[in-house]
Amino acid sequence: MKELVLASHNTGKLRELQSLLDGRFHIRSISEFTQTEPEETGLSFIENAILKARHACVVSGLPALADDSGLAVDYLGGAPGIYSARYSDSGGDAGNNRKLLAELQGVPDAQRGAQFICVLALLQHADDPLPIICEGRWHGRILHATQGENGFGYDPLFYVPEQHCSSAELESSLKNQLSHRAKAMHILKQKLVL
Ligand SMILES: O=P(O)(O)OP(=O)(O)OP(=O)(O)OC[C@H]1O[C@@H](n2cnc3c(O)ncnc32)[C@H](O)[C@@H]1O
Ligand SMILES: [Mg+2]
Repeated sequence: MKELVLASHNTGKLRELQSLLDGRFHIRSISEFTQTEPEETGLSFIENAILKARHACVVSGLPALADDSGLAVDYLGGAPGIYSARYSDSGGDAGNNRKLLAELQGVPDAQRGAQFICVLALLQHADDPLPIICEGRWHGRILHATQGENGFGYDPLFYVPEQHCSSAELESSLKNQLSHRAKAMHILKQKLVL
């Protein structure tokens, strides 16, 4: 079976990516090769996803898949976007969620639309001139308080209209059918004819 390095240090993301790949690769973890995370200096999800995958190829000598994702809030002009992980000073999920709630204080539901965005980049090797890039989006809106314990990151604040709950209240199997990451992975599987 083909080996593939998952180039992420986020355990929530890794769990979902692993489940979405459902045994089609021999998955290797980036932490087997390095604890050092590359600086995400890109100005787009695509650039950052490529940069993370390339770094993983360099340290492992294997093909690598990276995920750059984030939350784009309409009222905030698409922020935090590519800076979603680094939104608050603490940079942790709880701090990021607190800051988001503060920025949207008093904003009515009609103006709280948002989307999760996921870009996957697959590189066969460090010099791969043709990375495979796939994108997925998930539309929802930002709640007024956190709800639910599942998932990670901004999930407790992301209301999923079609399910009438937050994405942190979804079973992981349902999130893995609906999410931005699921949509990007679906496209990746088609491109790889998996
Ligand atoms: O870069 P890696 O090592 O993969 O891990 P990271 O957590 O830094 O990942 P990103 O740079 O792509 O930042 C993604 C941010 O968007 C958030 N995010 C992405 N997908 C999410 C999801 O499915 N549910 C909730 N939050 C999500 C996540 O919590 C981070 O704050
Ligand atoms: Mg990151």
